[in-house]
Amino acid sequence: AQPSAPAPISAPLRALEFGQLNFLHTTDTHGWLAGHLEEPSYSADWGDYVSFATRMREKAEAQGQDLLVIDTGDRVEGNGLYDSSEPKGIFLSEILRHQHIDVITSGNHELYKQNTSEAEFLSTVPNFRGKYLASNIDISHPETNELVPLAPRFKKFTTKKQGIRIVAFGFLFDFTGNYNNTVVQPVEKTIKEDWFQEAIRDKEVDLFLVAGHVPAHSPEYWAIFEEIRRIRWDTPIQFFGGHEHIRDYAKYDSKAFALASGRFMETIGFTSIDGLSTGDQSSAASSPVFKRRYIDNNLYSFYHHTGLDEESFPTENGLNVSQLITESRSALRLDHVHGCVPRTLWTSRVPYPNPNSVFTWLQTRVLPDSLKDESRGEVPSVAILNTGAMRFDIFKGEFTQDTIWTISPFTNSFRYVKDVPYEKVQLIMEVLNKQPKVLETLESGSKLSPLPCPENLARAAYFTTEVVEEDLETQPVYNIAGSHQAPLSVDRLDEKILPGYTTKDDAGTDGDDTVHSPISFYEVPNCIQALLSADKSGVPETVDLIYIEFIQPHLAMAAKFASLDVDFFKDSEVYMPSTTLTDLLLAWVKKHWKCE
Ligand SMILES: O=c1ccn([C@@H]2O[C@H](COP(=O)(O)O)[C@@H](O)[C@H]2O)c(=O)[nH]1
Repeated sequence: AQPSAPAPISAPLRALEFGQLNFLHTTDTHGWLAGHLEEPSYSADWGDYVSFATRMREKAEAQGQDLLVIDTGDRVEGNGLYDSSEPKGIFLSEILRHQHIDVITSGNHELYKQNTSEAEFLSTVPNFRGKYLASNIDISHPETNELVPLAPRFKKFTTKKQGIRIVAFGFLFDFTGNYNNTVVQPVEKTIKEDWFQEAIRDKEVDLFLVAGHVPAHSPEYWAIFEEIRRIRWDTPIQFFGGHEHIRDYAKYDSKAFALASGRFMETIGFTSIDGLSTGDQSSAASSPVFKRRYIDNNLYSFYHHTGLDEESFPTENGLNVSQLITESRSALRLDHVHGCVPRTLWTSRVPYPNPNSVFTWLQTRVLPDSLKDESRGEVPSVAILNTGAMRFDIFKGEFTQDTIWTISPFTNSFRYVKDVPYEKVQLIMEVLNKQPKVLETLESGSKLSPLPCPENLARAAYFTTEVVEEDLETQPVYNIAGSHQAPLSVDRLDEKILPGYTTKDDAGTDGDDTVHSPISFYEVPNCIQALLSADKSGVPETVDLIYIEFIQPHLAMAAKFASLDVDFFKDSEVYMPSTTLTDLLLAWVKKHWKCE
């Protein structure tokens, strides 16, 4: 772990059940390879994970079993270790490559910008040659401009110990927000292509492995499942997914399951399968048995599951990677303090509006204090921001160079349209805050990206509907002061149960390795608005409508519903040139949250 990381807190743990074939899985790490430096539950770093994967492989192989390591994308954007360097990602790419990954795929974040996808093509794909799969992504070659596959479409391989024959694919969900140097072909179309049809007709296969940046429960995975089942009615299928930032497990049939392993290096997913046929030996079991666990990313869990300790657990490679992370953080000055946060602000752990909500803070303080374009003088305005623009909670204490990227990694700036009737703005807000279905599909047929953060959409079934009184005073219960002294060696069931993930999935409620008490999640709106007006006494007739540029296509659609005759693409102008939301936030923190 990183030198400043809090030690994990001992907790009751559920065991991992190994099988013939075992997997470790990460997804949506978004640059958090240093782990969480303020949360003991997730304080292990990528170096610890390198050691963990090695020790788990040694353990499996000593039992004659196999272990494979999977990553399903969105490795970039969301942490200083990625976003703070120039060019972005040069440190991260060097750290990432030290993990032995067997199958790796791209997420949507690898494709938002031209330089990100080109870095993927020129660095990550070669660093993981033979492992990186891109079943439905092409890229315009940076030198020849020719459209080529980002990586091989699929691969076939045989596991080392058991001789399990695997055909593996690497998909991305039907993403349409990519820059125009890449092409993401819809999954439903890709699976009709000859190469896919041939691959699933291969009779010498014991397992289909579908890795992808695709939600575990999704139409895309359902389509792949049905297509394979049309040809291979009982070959086991293991899916690995992501994108929704949640822990999830989906049962497609008794021989096909999908695991999603959360976000931001909070979770290492584990699955195992027993009862597979191996090579030409058919299995004695009538049906394979699939198991799953969501491991909290900390050393207490890692030691427990490997049966090792502080002395015997780390590998030389793992320690070197941790050291490389420390050096990279130091070169990027990620511990540099910009201000001191007076109290914790939450994205979804408190209801909105609330004094402890990030969105209330933005609405009442940051946007009114910061959005001012000198060229517009005292003209009243309304600013609209999508809640998905804020990615993480802000913990009480030091606000560092790392914090700014964890909360606001996107490089969007602001645009505005003059003289919009205030009542139309309110209608637009109503439309924007309706369920996503209203604004899902453009006339062109392409889909709009959701406005809230992905976990907010995916957790809809688990929202806390009645306000829990304690949440109004919520403090960061999992970064408890004094946790550094918590004993590591104890493993008793009467230990204090700490708040954390309590996942419900298709296999039940026993998936989390660590037994936690539940945390509340409250629904937040798709967008918030702030009225910026010198005259606080009444509502203005017309306003400048200022908005974060990410929501421009959504606004264009909403304007039609609100019968507002504005072409947002043609009639809008840049507001506060060269200023991003990240710049505004940082300037506000420096000015208002000075350390005593
Ligand atoms: O420029 C941007 C890009 C994305 N968002 C928000 O993020 C989600 C997508 O998040 P994933 O990590 O890919 O799941 C998108 O739906 C937006 O809510 C943004 O606000 N600005």
